[in-house]
Amino acid sequence: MSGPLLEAEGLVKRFPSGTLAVDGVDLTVNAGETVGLVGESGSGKSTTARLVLRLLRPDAGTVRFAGHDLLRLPERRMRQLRARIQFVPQSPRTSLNPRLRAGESVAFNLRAHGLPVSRVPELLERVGLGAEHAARYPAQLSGGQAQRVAIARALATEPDLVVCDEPVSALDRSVQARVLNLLARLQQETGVAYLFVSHDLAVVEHLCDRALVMREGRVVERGPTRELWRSPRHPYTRSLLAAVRPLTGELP
Ligand SMILES: Nc1ncnc2c1ncn2[C@@H]1O[C@H](COP(=O)(O)OP(=O)(O)OP(=O)(O)O)[C@@H](O)[C@H]1O
Repeated sequence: MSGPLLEAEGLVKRFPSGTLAVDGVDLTVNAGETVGLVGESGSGKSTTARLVLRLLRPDAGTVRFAGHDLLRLPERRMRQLRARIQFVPQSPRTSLNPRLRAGESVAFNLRAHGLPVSRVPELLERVGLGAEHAARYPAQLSGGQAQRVAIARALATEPDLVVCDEPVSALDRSVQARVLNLLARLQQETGVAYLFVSHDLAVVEHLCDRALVMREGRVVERGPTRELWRSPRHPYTRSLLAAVRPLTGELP
């Protein structure tokens, strides 16, 4: 495959309420890299993530994934491709089915893509969970454990890209660092790419190769994370950086 893994161009989304949530966003994610999408609440990050996942239809723009025009792909082909683009949402409490035990949630995704459910214990083990966790319902897990289940579920299909929408923002600061370490380790092991949505610049700095800064539906600045952080050009990026809260715990 040549070119980026994910390539979105000119994405526009206006909600029926009239809100122009995304206003001409271009973004690329290459195989194996982590791209951060940062900005304040309401800047259009989640909407952009949902557009590239084809959970929402844009009013304009294109999304290409692994050479496929995602927005024109028939539903049946899209279902197959979904194994290669997975999603880790913000709150594991609401994203995991409350009636499925942890192991069943992972099995559900394996089954949906015709993969053997015998892999469940190994997948849970890879995210640091044992047999005792597999039998628990989401309500019986800590926030960090539940997010690990959501990560195991996403990685079950051996995706090329995982879109993570604020995957640690609902967790305590010390638990955040452990989950970020886990995501970084899994990337080293599998070569998966992440599109990582976060309002938290400290988190993005530690995890992302490149970052895009969004404001009011537009990308106002983009570049390698280190450079952006060292010499932000846009006043908005500077103001976001001035408000950074340091992470605690051992980081990747
Ligand atoms: N389903 C929807 N219907 C109407 N407006 C929406 C919908 N989803 C998002 N919006 C609006 O679109 C804008 C962008 O929202 P979005 O959730 O993409 O921003 P965000 O940067 O991800 O913010 P947050 O971090 O708070 O989730 C906001 O003004 C929001 O109120």
